[in-house]
Amino acid sequence: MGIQSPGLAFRQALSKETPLQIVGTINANHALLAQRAGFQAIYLSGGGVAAGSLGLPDLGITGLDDVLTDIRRITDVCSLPLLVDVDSGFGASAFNVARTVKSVIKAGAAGLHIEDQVGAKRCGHRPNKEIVSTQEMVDRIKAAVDARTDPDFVIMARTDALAVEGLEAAIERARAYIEAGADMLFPEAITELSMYRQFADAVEVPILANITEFGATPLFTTDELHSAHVAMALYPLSAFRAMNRAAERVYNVLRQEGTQKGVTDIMQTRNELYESINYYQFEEKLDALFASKRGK
Ligand SMILES: C[C@](O)(C(=O)O)[C@H](CC(=O)O)C(=O)O
Ligand SMILES: [Mg+2]
Repeated sequence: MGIQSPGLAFRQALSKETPLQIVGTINANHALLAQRAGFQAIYLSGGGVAAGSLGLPDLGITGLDDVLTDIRRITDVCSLPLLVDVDSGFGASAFNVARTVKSVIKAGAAGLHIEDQVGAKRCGHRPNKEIVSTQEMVDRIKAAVDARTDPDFVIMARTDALAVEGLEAAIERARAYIEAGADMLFPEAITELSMYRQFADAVEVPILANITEFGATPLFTTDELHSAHVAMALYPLSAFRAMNRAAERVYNVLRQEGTQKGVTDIMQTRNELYESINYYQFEEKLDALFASKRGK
């Protein structure tokens, strides 16, 4: 950990931008691209680890180690504070949640969100979600807060209750989760802008809006979210979806036309890639360090 903890960096970013745009970075390369684009905080999506790293659906199949590997790769090269999706905590007991929190902090993340779905979870924007009792989720949060080795590390409670129990019940749950010690709230699969305001009025903590494409939530703009008292705007898989479409196009064109000439315009150039991963700086260092070996 540097002079300032990632958790503190996340909280500082939050105080500088409203809503704070948090962008999903599927891997270390994308984290560097997001940093270049000027984002102040980044995100590791659970659905992204499942689909991107493992080629699996977002159904609670991934494990803690899968997520830790991706966190470490990102935090090793990118200094932006990273918010991590830990699904329902990777295990039913308080000890499982504690282990998840400690490991995620150690891997260099700034915060996590933990949700009230059952272990065999679903994507928040799919039908037939099942949630645990309020008490069980409160226990998860207490275990997470208690396990925190850095007081600035962010514990965010996500509730999937809106789609299952309705708005009033979801707000009641939100109150209980914040009472249990959660620092921030992620009301999932929100369908109307005004609902964010209702959550924000009910709990005095920062609210996150998940602006994910092709789901239950309209693509509200940052201005709209600002007017609804939203503190954070999350774009978990936007670049991932675009990247997949581009890859698909390149594969199809190569296969059909026998050449990539028709799609080089959608490719990042060699120079651009090298700029984004600091290739030239590494090369300069290499030249300086090993000059003697080449007789310079
Ligand atoms: C935020 C989310 O939990 C994720 O894993 O990125 C997903 C995003 C998505 O599937 O679009 C979710 O909202 O459940
Ligand atoms: Mg998820």
